[in-house]
Amino acid sequence: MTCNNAAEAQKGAFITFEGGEGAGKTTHIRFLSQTLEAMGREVVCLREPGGTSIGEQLRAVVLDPRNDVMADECELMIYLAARAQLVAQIVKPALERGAVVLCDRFSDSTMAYQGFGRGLDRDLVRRANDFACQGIRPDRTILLVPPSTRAGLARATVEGADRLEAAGDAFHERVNAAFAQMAAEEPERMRTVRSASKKSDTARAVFAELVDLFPQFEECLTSPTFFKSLDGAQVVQGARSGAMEGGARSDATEDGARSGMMEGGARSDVTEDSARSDVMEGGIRSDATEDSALDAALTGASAKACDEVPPRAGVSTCVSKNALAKEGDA
Ligand SMILES: Nc1ncnc2c1ncn2[C@@H]1O[C@H](COP(=O)(O)OP(=O)(O)O)[C@@H](O)[C@H]1O
Ligand SMILES: Cc1cn([C@H]2C[C@H](O)[C@@H](COP(=O)(O)OP(=O)(O)O)O2)c(=O)[nH]c1=O
Repeated sequence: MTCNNAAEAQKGAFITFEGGEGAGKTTHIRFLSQTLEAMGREVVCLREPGGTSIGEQLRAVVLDPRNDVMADECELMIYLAARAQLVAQIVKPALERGAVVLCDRFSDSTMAYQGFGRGLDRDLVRRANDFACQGIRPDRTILLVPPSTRAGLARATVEGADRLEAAGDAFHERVNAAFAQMAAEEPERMRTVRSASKKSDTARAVFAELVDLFPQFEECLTSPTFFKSLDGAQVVQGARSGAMEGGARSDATEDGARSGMMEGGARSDVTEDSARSDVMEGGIRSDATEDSALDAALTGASAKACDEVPPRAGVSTCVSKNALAKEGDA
């Protein structure tokens, strides 16, 4: 299999992943980012809320189960504040550089969770979202749909629930129904992919929804083996979710543990590990092994995409080498 590694001027692309709890967003963002990097693209992986130092601090507050008195209006403002910072500090500059920005949740989550889930005025949510996004809109949004709301929640809460995960089945049913409605209203941008089947099938469907933006994916899609190794990549929830506090996940810990999105969206293997331990709150993590296993499996899959791996030096990665979006780079 061949692929085009030419270092030509690239147009930036902003791809967001949306969906209810445990839909598989983290898994598929990681696979996609490694593939794009192997093809020579600069990739910046982000998650919301978070991705900047300010955003990660806001995340810790909004997801902390101890903040159970938080008003819905306050919750909305925190998500929007984190987004405004992320867009200004990381997303805009990265797109201007020509990077592919992959974001785990964005404005659709605010409409689904705070608009439909909490029942806040949806027109106000839309306008406030537009303000926070500063004119930036996703080029494509992948809506990942878990087998059922309950199954997704079960996947996501193996180690306990953060404040949003603990909002109840009815809340999460509303959220998932909202995502489906929003995808139906905007089918060109928002593409629905079910994550009920094998991860390889889900990944293939994700790539199929992006092939018009990344024509190189045509070769992945016609390969009988490209996606297969993903099925061997197990995400060990316990290893990823970090320290527990009385059955509830510490979101600060979970932040560092799961996404590996460093402050400013940048990370390296070394800083990532220290970042993970920095955010620990009384727990010992063992996700390094699990993450390496996942990375190895995914890298194997990505490597098959291109005869000319590894990617050219200097190409950043959200998984291990992203040296781009350090604090203040904007
Ligand atoms: N088809 C699938 N695609 C992605 N993840 C899946 C799939 N089937 C099962 N899973 C599992 O679902 C769990 C949640 O995945 P994750 O990527 O963390 O979701 P999210 O980031 O949306 O919460 C993981 O344990 C993952 O292994
Ligand atoms: C971005 C965003 C997230 N959320 C919620 C969804 C999640 O429950 C939580 C983010 O936590 P996270 O653990 O990242 O969830 P997931 O792994 O399922 O993506 O915040 C909102 O309610 N509004 C928003 O605007």
